[in-house]
Amino acid sequence: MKRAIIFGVSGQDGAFLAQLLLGKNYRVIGVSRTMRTDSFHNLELLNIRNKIELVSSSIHDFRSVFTIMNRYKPDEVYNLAGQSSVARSFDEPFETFESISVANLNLLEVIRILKLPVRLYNAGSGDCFGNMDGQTACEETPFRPQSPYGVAKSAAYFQVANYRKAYDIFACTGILFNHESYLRPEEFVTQKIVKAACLIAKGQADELLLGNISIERDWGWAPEYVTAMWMMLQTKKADDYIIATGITLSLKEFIAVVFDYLDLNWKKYVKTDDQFLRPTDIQTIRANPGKAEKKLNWKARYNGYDVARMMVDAELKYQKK
Ligand SMILES: C[C@H]1O[C@H](OP(=O)(O)OP(=O)(O)OC[C@H]2O[C@@H](n3cnc4c(=O)[nH]c(N)nc43)[C@H](O)[C@@H]2O)[C@@H](O)[C@@H](O)C1=O
Repeated sequence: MKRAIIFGVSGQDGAFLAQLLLGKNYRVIGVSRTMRTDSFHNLELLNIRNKIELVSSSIHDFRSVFTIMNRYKPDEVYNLAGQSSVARSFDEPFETFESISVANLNLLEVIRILKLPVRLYNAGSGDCFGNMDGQTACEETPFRPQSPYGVAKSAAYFQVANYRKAYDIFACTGILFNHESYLRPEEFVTQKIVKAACLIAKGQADELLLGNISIERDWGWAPEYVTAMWMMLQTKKADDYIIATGITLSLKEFIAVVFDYLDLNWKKYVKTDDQFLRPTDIQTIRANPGKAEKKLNWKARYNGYDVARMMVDAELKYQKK
């Protein structure tokens, strides 16, 4: 039986990945910063909490990472931990850098020192590219990050590339663009829109306040993206891959699909409020996932339009319970 450790098991991606690996008969060790019962809501929703060995550890504590890796000696390690909100990274730059870059370095150092024959997945981000003036990002496009989050993710990406080359460690970075689902917290714009629109449809709310709604993103469906993470670790040679749908839509379009699906006119309810603007923001993101399609045989089935409707379906089902 293969052993996998997932750092950050309680988040959206951690939960979907744990579900995927359990389905492939892995022994799954899930690491979370806190063992508070309410932290495992996602695992409970997927009905897998009791199938995972849960361990408490802070990934930016070297000793703690060392102990866990030495105890379980996993075949695969997925680093999905760390502060994941771009907006919050402007208010918490230190926490963002430590939980992403320092934590990633801890893992790489532990693997190097213990000489573990492990395969490592590092959660990278399309946010690293910054604004690209209409260009489409591929794996060769240089990073020009514009947020503390993008800077931290870029550092982690280069750490992985450096350790792969210098010490022959099997380590991959998945450069994932926005990926959403019903497990997304409302801190992210898609879930904020879906939850508010469903409340408006039920007559329980009458407005939705947002920041910059002219931005454009490539939104995919998270359960598909965790499959790509696993696929990266099954290849012969470690490499980095962009994971995206290849289809970009504006936030206005996303809002319109959600509201239309609920028979509502979004223009009546959506208002903008400066408190949700960021010091710097990425206007348009376009991604080319061609390498993942060619080398991993991975291709997104759902695009942002589908994601909007699937999130509404899930929210309506969930609200009824
Ligand atoms: C690839 C990357 O993808 C995600 O980062 P993100 O793109 O910043 O995601 P978001 O949902 O917070 O914002 C999307 C856009 O929507 C705009 N926006 C308008 N009004 C609101 C608003 O009210 N709330 C929020 N959150 N955003 C708003 C906001 O200004 C931004 O332009 C993370 O998964 C991250 O971990 C990651 O790696």
